[in-house]
Amino acid sequence: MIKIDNLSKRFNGKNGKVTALNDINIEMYDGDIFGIIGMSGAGKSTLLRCITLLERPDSGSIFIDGNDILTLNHQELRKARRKMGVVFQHYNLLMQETVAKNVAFPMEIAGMEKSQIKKRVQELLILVNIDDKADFYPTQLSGGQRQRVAIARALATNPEALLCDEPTSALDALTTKQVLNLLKEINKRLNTTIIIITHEMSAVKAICNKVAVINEGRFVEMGLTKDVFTNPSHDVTKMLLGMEDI
Ligand SMILES: Nc1ncnc2c1ncn2[C@@H]1O[C@H](COP(=O)(O)OP(=O)(O)OP(=O)(O)O)[C@@H](O)[C@H]1O
Repeated sequence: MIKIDNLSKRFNGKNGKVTALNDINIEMYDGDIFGIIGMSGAGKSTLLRCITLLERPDSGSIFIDGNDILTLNHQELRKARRKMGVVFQHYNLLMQETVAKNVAFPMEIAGMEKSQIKKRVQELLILVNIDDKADFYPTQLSGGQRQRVAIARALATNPEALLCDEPTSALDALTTKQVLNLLKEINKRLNTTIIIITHEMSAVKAICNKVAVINEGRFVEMGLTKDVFTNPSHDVTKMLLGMEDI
């Protein structure tokens, strides 16, 4: 379970301080597929970067299975990071390395044994249905195939949560559907909590059981996707759903 309490983050902008996150509170349970939606600049990426500890918040707590990851020392932090897999819009693969090597990479960093890595790479490539391309390089793959590799890599250390930043925004409609189906399948089979930041409402509708709407660094609406989407209460949600003009 991921629980965030009173999280705030400010940046030094050109014209003074920018509040990117303002007293964020949320609980995400094991097995949830949580969509985080909001207009451009609302704070979505900053939130994800704080959860993955790529960004240090100014205040607040992020509990993963009861432990506040913001209070961990360097070594504990490295371990905690392995509990979270991250999937990016542009895949972020090592272009000079094969598919198998890309997936093996986080396990090598974690110091796993070579034979174990080889076995796990094979399992993961089968899971994401790209085992026939183990020796290919990313440049030889389509966008959807690259994202499958990125998902396999993100799952390498058996994370409890998969955090996806616009995972399908660079893909066409059919490939988007396939990648979303894969994420849903992973969630079902491994009970991995999935957090998806997206501007694609159709993606949220397709796989997220819950959704939170962020605006100017604050959550303005949150709940079951079916409830929020059928009966949105905040103007921003209505705007995002195309019910109101911007
Ligand atoms: N490193 C930074 N320095 C200064 N300001 C920043 C920095 N990162 C983010 N911000 C500001 O924080 C606010 C939230 O940005 P963030 O990238 O989290 O929004 P977002 O919802 O992900 O937007 P988008 O959908 O356009 O990617 C914005 O006003 C942004 O300009």
